[in-house]
Amino acid sequence: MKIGFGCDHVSMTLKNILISHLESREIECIDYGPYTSTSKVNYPEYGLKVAEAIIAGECDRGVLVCGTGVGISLAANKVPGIRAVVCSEPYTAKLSKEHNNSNILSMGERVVGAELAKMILDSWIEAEFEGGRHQDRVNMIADIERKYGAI
Ligand SMILES: O=C(CO)[C@H](O)[C@H](O)[C@H](O)COP(=O)(O)O
Repeated sequence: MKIGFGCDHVSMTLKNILISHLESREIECIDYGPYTSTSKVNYPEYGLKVAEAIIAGECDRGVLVCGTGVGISLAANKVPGIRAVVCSEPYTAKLSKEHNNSNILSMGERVVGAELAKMILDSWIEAEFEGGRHQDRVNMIADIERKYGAI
């Protein structure tokens, strides 16, 4: 499994901790930036980079971090086919994969501590989409994208 990472200028510390955590589990990570937190960046740019990398098949899933996890996930969710979820605890992260087939996990560096963030990430990485009735509902989300000409 290959995981793409993105963040903004307030959340590089957590992004780097999460990359190291997955790499210690021998999971391949691609960092889409930013690579320095010395100047301010705009979170939509990095949400978009990771979202497009998933759609292009460069990575299987994405992890985004900003101050709250909200802005960067909102940006990623504008890309058709992306289902980005903001999570602050492991239960929602797990269910978001099992039931909603989330393909981006987003967290807030100003919201969750590093150890909790690692637990949230692990529960999401280990979860698998259950398909069946859940696939029907995920298809309905794609129908909404189709209705508004996004796909
Ligand atoms: O959480 C975020 C967006 O939902 C962002 O990380 C920050 O809150 C915000 O954009 C930080 O920007 P600032 O110019 O450093 O205040």
